[in-house]
Amino acid sequence: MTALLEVDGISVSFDGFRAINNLSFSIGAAELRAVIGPNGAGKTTFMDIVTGKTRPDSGDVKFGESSRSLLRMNEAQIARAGIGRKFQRPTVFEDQSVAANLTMALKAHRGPFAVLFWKPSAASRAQVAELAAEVGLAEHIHRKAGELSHGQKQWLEIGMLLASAPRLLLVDEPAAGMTLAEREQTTALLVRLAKTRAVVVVEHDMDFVRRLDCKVTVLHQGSVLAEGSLDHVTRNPDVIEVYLGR
Ligand SMILES: Nc1ncnc2c1ncn2[C@@H]1O[C@H](COP(=O)(O)OP(=O)(O)OP(=O)(O)O)[C@@H](O)[C@H]1O
Repeated sequence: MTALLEVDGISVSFDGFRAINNLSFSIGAAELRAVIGPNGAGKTTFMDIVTGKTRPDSGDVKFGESSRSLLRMNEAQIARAGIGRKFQRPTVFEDQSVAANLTMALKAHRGPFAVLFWKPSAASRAQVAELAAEVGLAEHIHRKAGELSHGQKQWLEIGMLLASAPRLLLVDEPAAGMTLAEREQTTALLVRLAKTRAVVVVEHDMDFVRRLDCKVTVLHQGSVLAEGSLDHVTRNPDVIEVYLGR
């Protein structure tokens, strides 16, 4: 499997505290990966580094076939290069319809001039319908985003991210606050999305991670403690000690 993202020996300290400590791992081009670890393990900092929000003190992060270093790019350039990030809380425009939210995301992807000269076309309407269908909101396309359930809002935001056709999607605790049925649909959505792109899910909920049925990377003190199937990592005595046995 060729790597799409390669994190190569990165470290970062905040006021002398090493939040990320010589962290290395890679993600394949069409792979679903769960990243777990106790509080303070470095999961958020890892995502901040990949998206350009935080600069590591050392190491490199390479992306794509040509192994471009993300460290020479700013946040906007990294997003344009194909990395999308879904934060924990949904940030959709509540007063706007599902279709309008998705349309805005498509416009934003096309850049400032597209926003100025945008005219709704049959092609863009078809694209919006396709995005809505992809995230399971086809029947809700004309509803206001504010009327959607928490889970549906999360899916809408994923749809908005998909408008910019990311090759890597970083998703922070998608299951938080969802009903069981929503969790099941979210699992199916993430599994489906990872067939054609890389999806990295940071998650605390072990039941949810089990349902994802994918390779798991366990972080601890800013490094990889264990990697493999959930069964494999949860049998690891180090993992049991630092994380699961607490
Ligand atoms: N900007 C910052 N300034 C100072 N310390 C920071 C900063 N960002 C993160 N840290 C520290 O770095 C460590 C790693 O934090 P991080 O948020 O990446 O962990 P996490 O695995 O995402 O934890 P959680 O599961 O609680 O979200 C923590 O000890 C945190 O307090």
